[in-house]
Amino acid sequence: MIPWGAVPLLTCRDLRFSWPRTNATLTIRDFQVGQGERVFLCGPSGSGKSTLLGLIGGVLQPQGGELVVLEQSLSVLTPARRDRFRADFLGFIFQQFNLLPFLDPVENVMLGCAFSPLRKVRAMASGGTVRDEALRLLVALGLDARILERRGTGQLSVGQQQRVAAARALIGGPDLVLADEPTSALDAATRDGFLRLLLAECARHGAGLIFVSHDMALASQFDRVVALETSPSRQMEA
Ligand SMILES: Nc1ncnc2c1ncn2[C@@H]1O[C@H](COP(=O)(O)OP(=O)(O)OP(=O)(O)O)[C@@H](O)[C@H]1O
Repeated sequence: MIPWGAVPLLTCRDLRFSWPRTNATLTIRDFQVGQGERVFLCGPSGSGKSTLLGLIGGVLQPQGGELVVLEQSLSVLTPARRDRFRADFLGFIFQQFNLLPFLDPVENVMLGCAFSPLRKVRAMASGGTVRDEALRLLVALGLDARILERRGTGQLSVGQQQRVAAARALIGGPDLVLADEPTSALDAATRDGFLRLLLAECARHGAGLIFVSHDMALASQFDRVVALETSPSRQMEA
């Protein structure tokens, strides 16, 4: 049951995915996320957490089942429309950040709007200009002005790069943020500060959040914990 409003943000039913040349199948029988809901997704290494985020993000195509985001079935979209849908409504924070090291932090954050006029409009509604909103987010996520003036994002520490990656995912108020182990490289104090700010920014926009982590110390800060399991037959189930 979804206590977060009549229309679920995300519905996965009988979702099936196998990587080529492997006998492991990810099976998601019934997984829903409500609008604005914060879900902590955990499970053993190899249980399929990153794969599930790839499916929800439309980067991977399931071999069966139903995947609906904001009442839109992803399987009926052409690849180009799926890319557009992702750019408009989803924000990704990748494990490896995927930042462009030769751009400065503000330019990296602005990239979050580069493929979506809708996100640009939303960013301007919040910040005045896309650049101002990028700056606001970076400051809200705890980066100070001296760091922002440095040229290459590649010169930043891991924790600082993580904040830039989060700001890029959040700019333009995506409806669903997908975060793949974003705190795994951070020390405990930096991790706690980062999570507090990430949750606050998601709440500010009413964004739902699926946060993948092995760190169960963080689980209590979420509305719900979902664990993927790896059974002896290498079926991965939610
Ligand atoms: N590109 C790929 N090609 C083939 N198999 C893959 C690929 N990526 C992942 N897999 C396989 O899919 C299964 C699930 O991997 P996935 O990365 O989704 O797990 P995970 O739960 O996110 O793991 P971790 O916690 O270690 O990040 C594993 O058996 C993995 O070997």
